[in-house]
Amino acid sequence: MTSAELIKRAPKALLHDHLDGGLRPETVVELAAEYGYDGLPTTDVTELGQWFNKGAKRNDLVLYLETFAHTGAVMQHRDAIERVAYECAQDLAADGVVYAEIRFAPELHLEAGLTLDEVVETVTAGFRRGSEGTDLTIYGILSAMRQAARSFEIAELAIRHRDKGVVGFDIAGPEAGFPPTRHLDAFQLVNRENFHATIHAGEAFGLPSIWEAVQFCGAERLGHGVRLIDDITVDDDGEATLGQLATYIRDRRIPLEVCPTSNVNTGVAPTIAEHPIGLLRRLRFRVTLNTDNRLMSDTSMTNEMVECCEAFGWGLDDLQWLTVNAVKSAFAPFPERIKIIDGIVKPRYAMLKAEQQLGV
Ligand SMILES: O=c1[nH]cnc2c1ncn2[C@@H]1O[C@H](CO)[C@@H](O)[C@H]1O
Ligand SMILES: [Zn+2]
Repeated sequence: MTSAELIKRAPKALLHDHLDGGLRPETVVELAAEYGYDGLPTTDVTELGQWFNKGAKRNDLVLYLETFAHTGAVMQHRDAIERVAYECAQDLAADGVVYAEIRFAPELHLEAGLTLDEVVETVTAGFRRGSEGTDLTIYGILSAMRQAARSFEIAELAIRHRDKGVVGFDIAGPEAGFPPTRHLDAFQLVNRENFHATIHAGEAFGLPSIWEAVQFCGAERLGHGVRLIDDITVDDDGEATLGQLATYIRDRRIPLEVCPTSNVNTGVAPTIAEHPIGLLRRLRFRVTLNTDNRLMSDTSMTNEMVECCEAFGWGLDDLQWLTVNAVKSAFAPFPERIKIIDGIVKPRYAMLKAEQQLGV
């Protein structure tokens, strides 16, 4: 059994985490006071943390997304946004994360007069300050809200900030009713510019969303993607048969940014033990493990790893496999990925495995 203490020290890579879903509860309270936001349900830090988590655990993505109104409300000013980004980097580094891509939607941070470019500059500055002197490499991904109509502009914004801390483009928000092809022009721009895109698909909606994301929009990775199991049948002997889409995604090694706790919150799976990640890992899809929203889902990379080890009997080998998968699938340039895998991930897992064998 791999202990939580050992897992905490293991190197981790995180490809799917929302900046406005990862604030410290105390920061939400402090920023609300500082900027005069009086809409919080409580200003007691413990109660507020619990309130966000209760709001998340309602078995529905649209309900899950409701409480982001409060974190968005306190992230409208430069100093507030910089602080949130700084703390995000610090919290991830303290959790053993060595590589992270954190996404945010610039269009949600304009209420006090910041421009889209200023929002991006502020977040990336916070990431730089927060990761300084740590082992963490951290980048931004820009999400456009799929129910809105600014995706082309956000794709242009992301491309403008490539090589300045932004490595990709995404669409987020309610999935049902807002298919990826609604934003086809944005994805075509990203592809034309040789830039990177991931798409939230196969979370609250099924195969058509995944199919459009990959085959029409050219997504390199899938945010969640777990509804792929609708294209997989498993017989009584555990023998799996894959449909054409699942086959394609496994053959092409398309990375899945799987977020187990968030999916249990939104009702995709009743428990972690019943979550598709177990099957997807067994079938050797390119699975990565992620937090999605550390505040709302009350989680961390360490917690996701501990939960999966408990549910599926995974150990350090599995955690290393997930971590290497994630760094391989990163949007950072190839030489950087190699450096992180060979220079940090592999040697540290080797050390931890030796420690575990010795029982120290
Ligand atoms: O799991 C998710 N699925 C879809 N959208 C999400 C998820 N988590 C957060 N957001 C949405 O992304 C925005 C930018 O970060 C958040 O404000 C939230 O509305
Ligand atoms: Zn997400």
